[in-house]
Amino acid sequence: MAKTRVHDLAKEYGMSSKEMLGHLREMKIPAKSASSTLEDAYVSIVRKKLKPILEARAQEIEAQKRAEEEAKAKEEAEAKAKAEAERLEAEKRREAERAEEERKRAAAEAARKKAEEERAAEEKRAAEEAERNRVRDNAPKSVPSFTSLLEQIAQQDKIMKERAEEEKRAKERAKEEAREARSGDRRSRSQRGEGEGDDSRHGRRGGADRSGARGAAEAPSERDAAGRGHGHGHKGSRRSGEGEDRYSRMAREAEEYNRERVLADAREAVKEATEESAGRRRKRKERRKKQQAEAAQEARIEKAIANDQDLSQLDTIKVPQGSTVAELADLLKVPANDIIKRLFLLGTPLTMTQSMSDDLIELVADDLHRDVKIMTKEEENSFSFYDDPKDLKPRPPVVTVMGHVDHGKTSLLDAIRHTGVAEGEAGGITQAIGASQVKINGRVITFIDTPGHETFTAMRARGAKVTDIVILIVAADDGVMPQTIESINHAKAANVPIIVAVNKIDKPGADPTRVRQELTEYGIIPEEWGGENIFCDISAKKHLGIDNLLESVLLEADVLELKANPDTFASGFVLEAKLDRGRGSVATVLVNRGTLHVGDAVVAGTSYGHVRAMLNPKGQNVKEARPSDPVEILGLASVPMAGDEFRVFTDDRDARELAESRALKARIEEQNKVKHVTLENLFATMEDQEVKELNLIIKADVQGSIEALVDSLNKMDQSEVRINVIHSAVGAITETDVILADASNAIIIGFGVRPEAKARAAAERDGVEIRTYSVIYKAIEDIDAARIGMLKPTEQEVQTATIEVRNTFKVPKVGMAAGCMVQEGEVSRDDLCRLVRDGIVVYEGKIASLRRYKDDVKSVKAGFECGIGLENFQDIHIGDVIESYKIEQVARTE
Ligand SMILES: Nc1nc2c(ncn2[C@@H]2O[C@H](COP(=O)(O)OP(=O)(O)OP(=O)(O)O)[C@@H](O)[C@H]2O)c(=O)[nH]1
Repeated sequence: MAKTRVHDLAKEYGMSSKEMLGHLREMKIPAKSASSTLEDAYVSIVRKKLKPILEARAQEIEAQKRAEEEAKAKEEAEAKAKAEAERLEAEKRREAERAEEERKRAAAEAARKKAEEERAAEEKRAAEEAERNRVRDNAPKSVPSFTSLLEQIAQQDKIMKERAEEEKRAKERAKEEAREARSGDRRSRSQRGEGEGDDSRHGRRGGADRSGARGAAEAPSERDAAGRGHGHGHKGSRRSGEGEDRYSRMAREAEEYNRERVLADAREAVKEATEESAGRRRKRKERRKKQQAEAAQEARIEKAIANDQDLSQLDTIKVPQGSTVAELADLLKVPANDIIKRLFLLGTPLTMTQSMSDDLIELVADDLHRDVKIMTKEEENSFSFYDDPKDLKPRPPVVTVMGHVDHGKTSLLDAIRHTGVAEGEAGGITQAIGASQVKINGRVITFIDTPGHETFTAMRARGAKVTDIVILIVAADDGVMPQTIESINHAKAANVPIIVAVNKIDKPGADPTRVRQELTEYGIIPEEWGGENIFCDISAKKHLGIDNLLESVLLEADVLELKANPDTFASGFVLEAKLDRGRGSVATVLVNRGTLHVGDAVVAGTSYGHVRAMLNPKGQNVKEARPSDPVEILGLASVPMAGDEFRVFTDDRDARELAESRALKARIEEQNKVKHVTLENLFATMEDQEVKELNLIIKADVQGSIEALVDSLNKMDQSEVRINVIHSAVGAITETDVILADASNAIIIGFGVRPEAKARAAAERDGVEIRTYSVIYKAIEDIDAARIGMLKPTEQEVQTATIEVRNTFKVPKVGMAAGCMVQEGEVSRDDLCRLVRDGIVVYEGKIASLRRYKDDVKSVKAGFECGIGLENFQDIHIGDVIESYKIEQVARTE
């Protein structure tokens, strides 16, 4: 039976290992440390002795929990009340502010009206004043209003009338005088001489008089002219007076007209300013916003051009998969309520913090007329570049070999690596890095050396599109097998053309035509049969048809017109990465754009560094790598993951910032994941008590081992024990791993790696188990064993003794006791029992006391007499049979 460790027992009792060790010392049970194992017998002693402690602690915990709950409820109620009060207060404040604003607005309006009235009154007053002045001076420069004009005309009229009146009187006086003159001759002659002189004077005057008379006859028009002529008519001659009137009238009219127009314009402007100032402010704001957006867009375009990004995607908003309502609102720059409303209308009401499905994100964005692209985690970390078509140059094709197990993938890659290599050299060829290159007819082909659709699909799932052409290898003696079909599906899903290599044609049972026939069922039809797929018959073992296959690859590549821009900074994908004891982080990368140089600042996933050295597939040091070249790079500070995209940065700071922000994001996600798993566990445990969890942390030397292990784990039966890989990474086991394991009750599996000294100490301290392996199957075997060990044990009743009741007697303080004979087996004081009377069970429970004579004993064997008392049961009869038994837990083997 499995031994129990001190820390497990401590954990079971909710105490620290130290505390448990203290109890063990008290009980004189030998145990040195938290990881010491205890015999079952000791464990049962501990359980017995600690029972009251445990019960007390349980009560304590219960009480504490209750108190905490009460406190929490109280706190919540208080917080609620406080929030409500604050809300009311805020409401009140807002109300008061609104009222104050309203009051201010009304006051401002009143003030404005008053000012306007005052201004109007002032204007009126000023006009009247001006009019009065003009009338007083009788030489006004302008006539401000029609009323004053009428008044003026009336006044002029009056003046003219008075003047006409006076002239009339003067004429009559003159006539009188003439009459008087005609009456005396002498006086009349002498008076004529004077009269002539006078006449010459009067002649002018007479002229004036005549015109004055005519003026009187033409009074209305002259009056009019005089009136409008600002009363200048009385000065100088009548003609010049008339001229002055017309010009001044014209000037006045022009002045008046201009004044009116200026006033009207001003009034219009004031009106517009008061009525539409808000609108204009809005317009101005909008204009400013538009300008800002344009400037931002320009900056983005400039940055995109500097980084060779694809400009066509600039307007698309990138939304991480699983974004919450609040996050989406933030990205789309709309109020979250807008989204919540739309979701409600779509019949899927969500809260701010709930995450949205891809469909929902797209629906909502569409509704808001926004263009979004949902980014998977991998895509988020990827870059999109733009290349001018004129910069593109042909590049070698990148090929992956796929096929069913044992159909010859490895043999084919081997055969290909030996192509074009001189006989003597052949044996010396080693696979230096995770990819190889061959030259045929002066052209290069790149092969990815980790064959199989698993790698292909894993890379593709991470967004790494590295393969241009797939070679599907099918053994001619075996035909289409399950993994052949899987490979076809994966290649088709990735939209990569397939060339079929029919292998093992050297074998006697080989039937290449049958392979062609079978493949037609899956849409793979030979060119010679009118289809699109090239078929090549080969023997990987005998190196037959390999050149032809490679030439076909080049032919297919020509059709694909594979091109890339080599004259820019490099980017591509990580094919494989590992931690090398001597060289540190080593990553095999495939350049798919630009040229990678030694010394370049590179970011790959969350790793960052300068390329210290580069090795080509032959293991030679190189200074640069061009599109479709695979190289091993040294110099990254940490180990990236297979499938990570890498790129070179011209600015070192940019590179470091990106790597750091990605690492931070990854750490946050990791933490959330752990929390998530724990919550899920809790939920699952609550919902279904049958489910148990086995949490694992996997650390390995290469990513491939992690994937293989996880793959095998996924294939295990997890219906009763769920296996959670809560964290996996390439690298040594660190203290952080131990802390994580402790927090999540996990076991650490190291594959090809060892724990650091600090990690070992932490594991010892916290009782975390670290298991290290060098072969995968051993790790899988152990995990499987742990899984079975964790299965809920089956309970089994094991009968310990059959006892006959021969007598009954009363014992003080105990009650009714039975004088018995043990007939079979051995009864223990701890056993459970049932009392059987005439074949019927009348009692089932515990033994309360077991005695021989007057002594309490632990057990009594068959053939001996004993006294037995039953817990809470007195009705014992002579002839009853007591069956004692134990419940044993039996570990399942499956
Ligand atoms: N006769 C003959 N045998 C071959 C040929 N190609 C491969 N084999 C043999 O087939 C077996 C499997 O070949 P591998 O190259 O290991 O096949 P694989 O597809 O890589 O196998 P896995 O890595 O297990 O998926 C080996 O024993 C090879 O020697 C061939 O052209 N002719």
